[in-house]
Parts: sequence; structure tokens; C-alpha cells
Amino acid sequence: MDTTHSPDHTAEAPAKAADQLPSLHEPRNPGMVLDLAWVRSVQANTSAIERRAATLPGRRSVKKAYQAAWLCRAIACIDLTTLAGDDTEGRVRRLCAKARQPVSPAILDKLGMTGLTTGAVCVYHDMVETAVDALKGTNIPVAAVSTGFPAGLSPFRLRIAEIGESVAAGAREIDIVITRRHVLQGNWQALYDEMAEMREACGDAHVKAILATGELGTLRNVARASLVCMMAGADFIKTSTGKESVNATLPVTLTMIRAIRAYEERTGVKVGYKPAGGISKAKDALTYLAMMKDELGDRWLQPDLFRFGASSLLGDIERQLEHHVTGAYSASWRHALA
Ligand SMILES: O=C[C@H](O)COP(=O)(O)O
Repeated sequence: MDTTHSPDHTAEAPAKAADQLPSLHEPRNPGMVLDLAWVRSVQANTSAIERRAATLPGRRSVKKAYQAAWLCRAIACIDLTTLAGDDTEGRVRRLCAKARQPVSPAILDKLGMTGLTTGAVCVYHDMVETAVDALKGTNIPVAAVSTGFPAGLSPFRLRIAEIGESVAAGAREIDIVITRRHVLQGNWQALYDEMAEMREACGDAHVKAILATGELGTLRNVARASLVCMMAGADFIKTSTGKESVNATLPVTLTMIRAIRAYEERTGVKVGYKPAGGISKAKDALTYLAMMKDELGDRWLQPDLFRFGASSLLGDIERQLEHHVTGAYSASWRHALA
């Protein structure tokens, strides 16, 4: 896999504000036969990847109006998430209200923006119906974490059945978790078969493959698992459940998005990317967006190809936007839910 550095670009605003985003939809990833020779040939130069990841935040600086535009784009790409054992219908309905109107109308008005929503709402299967109901009249999809999230170790037939139930309940996106053991044992055929069967169970719902990268041991494993999941038809590859001890990181992101680039170069198919877990600061969101732009180009700054999996990021972005238009920071408790 190519690990050469892409050239830096001047940090500039995303071409269009969120309310002017065209409704883009790539054809779904049809997958391909498992190419074991390709998988086994993939390497990851860990020290080069870590060096590159370490320099990116320092080289990036977007200010003022550009920063506000980038932050609005980040909001449009958030899978606004609640995945807690004590989730209630009330919490999910409040989250959905936030997804419909992520920033106060007064702030949006000053930014000259309308129609901004999050990319999706992400919940456990049990909360899908509530979320679908709360989002009626919008085009915001509900994403369900199915397949025995977060460990993914329930009996396989139950994981497949859970996907079917989430789709029947109205989920338009399914975040599945892979069996880490298959990666750790280099059992690529088993990973491919599992992923392909899960994708089939999703039907028309788009499928995001959660790799749980913090449990895969090496960046080489991350790169190979990314490729196998794409070969088996994943529409998105996603870093983490948010429940591992290490979740989304920049080195993992570089590794995964370079796998996406290699897959596109070989097949012509664009697969989406979702970093998830522990992304809670606006400045981190900007770093991720800059990395997507550098490595994959502007097309991957759209919500059909890029999402943040995040439960608390929106609150910090909202504070930054409020600061941008008023010059003052509000207390973080004012943005408690998201
Ligand atoms: O998929 C999304 C993650 O579970 C959210 O993680 P977070 O609560 O650390 O933002």
C-alpha cells in the first residue's frame, strides 16, 4: 500500500456551505472476490504513518469564516450517537431534536446558513423505532449498532437476525462489528464470509464495518482488515465502537483511508470512512477533515462518504460557532446533550 505523503494544500473552506450541499450518493460498493494475494501483500510502515499523523495537526490552521464553514461541514458529517446502557426514549428523542437542529437558529442566521442537520442519529437496536419516529419528516437516517455490539460475540445467527430486525424497525444504516479473532488469526476468509453475509442481511441499508482497531494489534492488521471488509462489500469502514480502550486515532485513520484509496484505485469504487470514539473537540474534527481532504480529496468531505461517530463533539462545535458569531464562549453545560 502506498504510504507516500500527499502534498499539502492550503487550508481553505469546504467548497460549499452545509445548506448548499448537493445530495450526493455514490453507487453502493458491490464488493469483489476475496483477493488473498492482495490482502497478504499489504504492509503498513508504522513509524512513517505515525510521523505523518503527528505533524498534521500542527500544520493546519483554519481561521474565522473558513473555520466556521469547516465546523458546519463537520456537523453535517456527525452520526450523533447515544450508546449507553441507560438510554431512554426521552434521551433519544432529545438527541433527535438536536440532530434536526444542531445549532441555534440565531447562530445559523448570523452564519447565513439554513437547513443544517447532522448526518445521522446512531443508537442501539432497541431505540431504532423511537429515533425513526422522532426524525419523521426529515431525511436524517437512523443508524443502528447491531450484531451484538460492542463485542460482536453473540451467536452468528442472532447477529444476522438483529440486523434484520433493525432494518425492519426503520434503520437505514447498520453499523456491524467484526470478529476481531478472525483478524488476529489472519483468517481472512472467515472475515470476508462474515462481512459478506452481514452485508446481505442489511438489504438496502448501508453497512458500516466497525473494525475495533484498538483490538487489532498492528496497523498492518488494520490495513488488511479494512481491505477484506471492502472486498466483502462494506459501504463504510469505521474505526471503533467507542468502547475499546483505544478508539479513533490519526495513525489508524491514515492507515484506513489509504486502504480506501487503494481500493478505489483498483476497483473505481468509493468507500466511506467513519472515525468513532473519543472525538469530542472541534479542533480534532478539523484535523480529521483536513486529513480526509489531503489523502482522499474533497469528495470525501461529504456526509455520504464521511462521518464522525461521536456523542459529545457537537457540543464543542456549537460553542466554537457561538464564539465565532458573538465573541464569547458559553458554558459547556448549555450544550449538554450533544
Ligand atoms: O460510534 C460512536 C461512538 O460510540 C461514540 O463514541 P464517543 O461517545 O466517545 O463519542
